[in-house]
Amino acid sequence: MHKEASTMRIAPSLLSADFARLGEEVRAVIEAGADLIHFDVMDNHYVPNLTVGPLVCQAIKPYATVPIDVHLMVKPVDALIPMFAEAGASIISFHPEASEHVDRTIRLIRASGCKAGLVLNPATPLQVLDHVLDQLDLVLLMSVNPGFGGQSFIESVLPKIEAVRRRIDAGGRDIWLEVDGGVKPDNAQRIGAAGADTLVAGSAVFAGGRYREAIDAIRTRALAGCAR
Ligand SMILES: O=C(CO)[C@@H](O)[C@H](O)COP(=O)(O)O
Ligand SMILES: [Fe+2]
Repeated sequence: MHKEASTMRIAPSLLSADFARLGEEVRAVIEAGADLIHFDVMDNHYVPNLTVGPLVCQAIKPYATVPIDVHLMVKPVDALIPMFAEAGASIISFHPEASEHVDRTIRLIRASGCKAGLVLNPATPLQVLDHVLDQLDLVLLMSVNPGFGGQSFIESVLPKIEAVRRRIDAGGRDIWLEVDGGVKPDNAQRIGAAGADTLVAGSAVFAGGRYREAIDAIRTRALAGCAR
C-alpha cells in the first residue's frame, strides 16, 4: 500500500516529558491527539545516555490507549525484546549496529507479537535495508544522532527520507516511514513532502506545554507537505 496523503501519525517522545508524572503526561498527549507514544530506551553503551526500561513501559501501559512505540538504543538488544513485549510494547525498533544478527532480531520481535522496526542513524547507509525490508513493519530514520532530545534536525536526512519512500512504494507493502529527531512545526512540511508518514516529536510537543497546539501544528504542516 502506498502512502495515503491523509496519513500523518504523530508520536510524542516521552524523553521530554515530566518523568515525575509520566502516566499523566501519556494521558495528556493522547487527549491532545497523539497517535503513538514514543518510548526511548538508552543504555549508556550504544548511546551516551541512560533512560528507562521495561518496568517503566509496564507502568505507563494502563495510560497508553494508543500503541507504545519502543525505540531501543541498546547493545546488545535481543534479551530486552521479550521483556518489552511483555511490558506492553506494540512496536519495537532497533539499530542494526546493535545486533549481531539483524534478521534474527527482526524475527524475535515479530515472534514476540510486536511490529518490527529498523532504525537508521544519519550516517547509516540504506543498504542495511537490502535483505530485510520485506520483513519490516516500520523504518525509522534518525534525523539527529541518537542519545538526546532537543537536538537540531540534520537536513541531509531529507533526501534519505525520499529514497526510503521510493523503496517502500516500489515494494508495495504497508511499511511505516517514521522520522525521529528535531522535528518541529517549522520543518514538518519538508519532512512530510519527503515522504514520512509518522513523526516523532519530543521537545516540540512537551517544551511549550501546549500539547494539542504543537501536535496539530506538526501534523497540519506535514500534511501540507504531502499535498504538494
Ligand atoms: O530517539 C531520540 C533521541 O535519541 C528521539 O526520540 C528524541 O527524544 C526526540 O526528541 P526531539 O529531537 O524531538 O526533542
Ligand atoms: Fe527515539
